[in-house]
This record gives sequence, C-alpha cells and structure tokens, in this order.
Amino acid sequence: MQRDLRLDNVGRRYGLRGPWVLRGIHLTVPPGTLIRIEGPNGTGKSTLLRLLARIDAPSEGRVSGAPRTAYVPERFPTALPFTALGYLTHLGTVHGLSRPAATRAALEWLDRFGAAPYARTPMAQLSKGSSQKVAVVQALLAEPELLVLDEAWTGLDSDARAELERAVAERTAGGTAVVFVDHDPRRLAGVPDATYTVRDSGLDLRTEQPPEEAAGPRVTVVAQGPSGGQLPGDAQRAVVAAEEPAPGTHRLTVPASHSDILLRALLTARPPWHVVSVRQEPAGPDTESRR
Ligand SMILES: Nc1ncnc2c1ncn2[C@@H]1O[C@H](COP(=O)(O)OP(=O)(O)OP(=O)(O)O)[C@@H](O)[C@H]1O
Repeated sequence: MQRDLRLDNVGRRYGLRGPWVLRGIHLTVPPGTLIRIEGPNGTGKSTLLRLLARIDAPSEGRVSGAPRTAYVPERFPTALPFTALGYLTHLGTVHGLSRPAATRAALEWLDRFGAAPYARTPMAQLSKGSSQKVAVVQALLAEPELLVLDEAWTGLDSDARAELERAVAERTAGGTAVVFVDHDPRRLAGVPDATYTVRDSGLDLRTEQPPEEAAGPRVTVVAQGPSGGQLPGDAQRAVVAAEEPAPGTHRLTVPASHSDILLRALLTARPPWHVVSVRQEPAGPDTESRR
C-alpha cells in the first residue's frame, strides 16, 4: 500500500460552474513529515484538508496513496447520542481494537488531555473545549499514518494545547505524516518540514520562516554521548540546533513541545546518553536548520 499521499494537478470547485477554490495543486505528503497550511480566511485551506483526508473528492486531477488517515474537522459534530467514552470506544473497535483495549486507550487519551472526568458525560452536554478534546482523541486513538488537523487547537485549554503539540511531535517521530491548519502562527513554530500558503487557488511553498514563527519557546539540553556521535533517530528529528562544544558534550536545542521526546530519545539510546542540564530558553530565532 502506498503510504505517501499525492495530489496531482488537483482542482476543486463547488457546483458545476462555481469558481475554482483550488486549482493545479501538486503536493506529496511523505510519512513522518509535518506540513503547515496557511492563508487568509476563505482561501481554501479546509477544502484542501478535506481532500487530503479523502473525505472530499477533487473536481479534477488525482489523489493517490492510501495512508490510514484520521481527521479533526474544523467543526466537530457534538450532538451524537453517545457518552464521550462510548463514542471513543466504538471508534476504537472500528479501528480494530478489542472493546476492552479500545476503552483502555480512550481513557488513557482522555486522561492525557485532562478530559477523564467527562468520560461518561453525554457528548451533547460537553462544553466546547471538552468536545474538542474528544475530537482530538478520536483522531489520535486511530494511530493514523496521516493525521489531518483543521484548527484542532482552537477551543482547547493551554495544557491540552501543549499536549496536542506533544502528541503531534510523538506521532511524526513515529512516522505519521501530519498536515495542519492553525490560526496561531506560534503553533509548532519552527517545527514544520514545510509550510504552504493557499493563494489565488494555488499552493506556494514558503521557504523562509517569518520572525514570529521562529520565535517559539525553546529548550536547550546539554548531554554527554559518543564523541562526534550520531544523535539517536528521534532526537535527530526533534532538534532545531545541535553543536558539540567539547568532544562528547552536545548542546541540543528543541522547541519546548519536543523536549520530552528529545530526553526520552537520549535516555533510551543504547548506550544511554548522560543528560547534564535542561534549560528553558527565551523565544529566539533559528540558528541552524534541522537535519
Ligand atoms: N461545501 C461547500 N459548498 C460551497 N462552497 C464551499 C463549501 N465549502 C467551502 N466553500 C467555499 O470555498 C471557499 C474556501 O472555503 P474553505 O472553508 O476551504 O476556506 P478556508 O481557507 O478554510 O477558510 P477559513 O480560514 O475561514 O476556515 C470559500 O469561498 C467557501 O465559501
């Protein structure tokens, strides 16, 4: 099965003679990549995400590839006749988990997002923020190969926003491709492999990070490992800057949301690295590119 999702010369318009919302779109989404889509309101970002999630079909062109996909829509239907846990357990079984395993996974994810107290609340009675957590959990529960997030952070409290950033970092480190739209330019600042702007029904690859995007909070970890040594794979993916000021001493900078991934990668390496210090940095520009 082809895990890269590809859009070849894709166009989408609504109605036979409607204006082209998107046209001539070429985009490949390989496993493990993080892609940000941006653009002014009404330019077609959600339309593009629905095509990527394959819940909509193009009016022309071709979408190919069949990664297992999960999608958090801009508007999640809340008036479902389930409790949060009932809904998530049901979805877990659809994704192939046994019922007990689905319940366990749903509870774990709800707990990660601080929503465990509402597990048995009917969906229709959940606050906007809590139902958004359910929307996010239903997508993560599926352990997708492609995760499509349409303003998934909107409505979440700050802990849950940070948790979703962590979950995205974990998933991309594990090989999941993630495509997201978010109105906050600081979201996953400096982390995406590519940022595209929807403009005039086309897609522009942005090659430079604007200053505000490179200015998210960072964590610098000083660790001792092999001299001239290769960073463990997950650490390599997470870091935005790496230097070796003395043989075997490595200074590694990651977006704050990736710090636990870096630490886990270092501590679980064979042989494990020794972590000397962990320091939160004020926001600042990129000093080196990733990878
Ligand atoms: N189902 C639909 N039927 C008809 N027109 C639609 C439909 N969905 C989107 N459109 C139109 O397509 C255009 C692009 O909409 P889309 O929601 O994809 O943009 P967007 O960039 O995600 O906007 P926003 O930032 O406001 O969410 C808009 O003019 C919108 O009115």
